[in-house]
Amino acid sequence: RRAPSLDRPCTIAVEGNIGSGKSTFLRHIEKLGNVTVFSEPLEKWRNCQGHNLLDLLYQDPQRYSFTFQSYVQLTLLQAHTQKCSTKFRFLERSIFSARYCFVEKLRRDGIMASPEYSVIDEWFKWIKQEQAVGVDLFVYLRTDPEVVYERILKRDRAEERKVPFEYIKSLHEIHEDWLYHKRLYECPAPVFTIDANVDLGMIGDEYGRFEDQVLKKRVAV
Ligand SMILES: Cc1cc2cn([C@H]3C[C@H](O)[C@@H](CO)O3)c(=O)nc2[nH]1
Repeated sequence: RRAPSLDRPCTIAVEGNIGSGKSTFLRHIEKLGNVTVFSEPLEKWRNCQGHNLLDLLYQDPQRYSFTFQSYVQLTLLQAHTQKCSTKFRFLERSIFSARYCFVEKLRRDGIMASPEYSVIDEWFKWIKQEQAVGVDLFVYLRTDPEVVYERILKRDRAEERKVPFEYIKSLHEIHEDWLYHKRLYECPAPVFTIDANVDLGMIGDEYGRFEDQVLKKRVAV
């Protein structure tokens, strides 16, 4: 376990399906103080020089998934490399889930064309090699597709109204393969899994387990 060193804060990436409770988890963590939280830059994705790329993605995935994922990769690179003065830094998702979960899914379904996939992958490989995008721990908010699908419908984000259950289910499988079964691509850091199926109001003691076993220990280290 790498202790937080001065050159880069201890970086914890919170991963999970759409609607798995990442923002709720991060709001809870933020209350602890002395941590920096980088939430998903949704507002950037909704307004890139006036274009709502998230809406375009769901309106016409074939045409815009490369555009969207290419901008996601830039905005996450910005988050990973942004200066921060606290010992701990939490990211909502990471450049790794961008490539290994979302881009993977779009490629598998033939939504992203092969030449586009290759260009994104070449960017990803260079960034991983040349930039300080290291993650020291993944927190995997593990859920069932049915549970998160209900939450997505309830949350009712305009752009996500047309997301089919099938999409959520296969994103779930990819997260499982990558972070739980560890049989899809490299998993570049240890994974702390939280059962995020529980009602988000009740998830407190799951967070408590995380704080005891991770945050306190790291402070000790
Ligand atoms: C890293 C990464 C995050 C991310 C989010 N999304 C979508 C899923 C949700 O509908 C919305 C906010 O997470 O953006 C995506 O399509 N590709 C992504 N890649």
